[in-house]
Amino acid sequence: MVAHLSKILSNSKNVFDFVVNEGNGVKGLSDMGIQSLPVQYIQPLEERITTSTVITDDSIPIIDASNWNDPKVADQICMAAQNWGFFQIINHGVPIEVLDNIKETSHRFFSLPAEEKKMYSKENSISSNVRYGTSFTPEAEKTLGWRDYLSLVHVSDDEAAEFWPPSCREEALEYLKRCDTVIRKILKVLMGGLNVKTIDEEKEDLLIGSKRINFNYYPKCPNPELSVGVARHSDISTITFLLQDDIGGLYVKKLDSNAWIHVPPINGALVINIGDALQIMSNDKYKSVEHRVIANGSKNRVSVPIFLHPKPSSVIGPLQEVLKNGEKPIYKQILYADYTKIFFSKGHDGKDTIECAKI
Ligand SMILES: COc1cc(/C=C/C(=O)SCCNC(=O)CCNC(=O)[C@H](O)C(C)(C)COP(=O)(O)OP(=O)(O)OC[C@H]2O[C@@H](n3cnc4c(N)ncnc43)[C@H](O)[C@@H]2OP(=O)(O)O)ccc1O
Ligand SMILES: O=C(O)CCC(=O)C(=O)O
Ligand SMILES: [Fe+2]
Repeated sequence: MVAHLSKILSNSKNVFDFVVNEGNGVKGLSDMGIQSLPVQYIQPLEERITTSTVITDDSIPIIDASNWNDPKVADQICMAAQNWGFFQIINHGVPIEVLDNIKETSHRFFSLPAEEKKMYSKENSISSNVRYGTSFTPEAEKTLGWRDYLSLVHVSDDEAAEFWPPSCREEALEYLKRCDTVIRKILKVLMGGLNVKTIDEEKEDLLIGSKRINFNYYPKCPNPELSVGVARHSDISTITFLLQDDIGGLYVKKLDSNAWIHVPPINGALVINIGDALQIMSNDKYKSVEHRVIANGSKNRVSVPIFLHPKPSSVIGPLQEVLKNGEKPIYKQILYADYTKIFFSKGHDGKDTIECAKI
């Protein structure tokens, strides 16, 4: 094992082959007991998180949704979307056992042998809606991220039954179903804040026309302070509905500052954030905020985001309802498939993708 690890670490190509091409992921390195971070994972100084860039005297809002009929809940959600782009929601109605079950499912998938996980890699997967991989876009990135992932696009339950990995497909489908009600409630509230009274079929295609569930795995990392799990980015979704475990490591950028704030794990809570698509539709009223993840030095972390998106064939831009008071549009109309393509063709680079949609 030690000799094998030394051989892998002896040059850059061997590390890339082992982690990316052979499908071992960073979990493979971590499981072999790697003691120091390979050079490909060392972030430039300006990308590292330090005590001087993290503030501890502020936090993203925590919203109690016990009573959805209370107008204060809607107010808090809309204010959080405007001022933070992120919030945590508690008493949302998704039972704790459902949350625990999907975290367990994630651990189960990543515990599979590399040969089994590799069946779902970009090169081997028989469906483009199923992808196992590592980092974000390894071939395009200067520095790699300390994260492995399984990404599943939901087209239909039948398609999922055919192509999703058997070790997690039923659980993932069940989880998507159990989250649907709260996702719709949050979107209804957010639309209310933009003067959109009803979510008709056309709006539904714009807001939740496409769904993706990801399983992220951040194995214990030898030098977390030098690396990132997921680099600085904003999501391209309308909203993201994220479950994290109890390890911590998600940091959110405070609006109009260079300060980063930790999102503390709260048992039973879900983290909701606004993505670029909704920032564009709201003409900047709601904010899609940069965030990143730092892996842990002693524990394996999992997270399970559900990304809600416009249909790829949707054309997105500031909504009529937002502009009808004479407000000037900040963004042009753009085909969402084109927006997605730009995002997935490069490494994470903060909020750069949204710039291409500006007038
Ligand atoms: C943050 O907000 C998000 C995030 C997410 C998802 C987060 C994830 O981390 S999921 C994993 C993401 N990584 C990938 O999917 C890897 C994609 N890139 C690559 O594989 C390569 O490294 C590449 C060199 C960057 C591109 O390779 P290339 O051979 O040139 O092209 P293909 O990979 O064959 O792509 C063909 C085609 O599909 C488009 N495309 C690629 N990946 C995706 C994708 N994951 N989703 C949608 N479309 C994708 C690609 O642009 C090409 O388009 P064509 O029209 O030219 O065929 C989710 C949601 C959020 O809000
Ligand atoms: O793991 C997390 O907490 C967040 C992951 C994330 O930002 C993403 O997958 O887009
Ligand atoms: Fe994200």
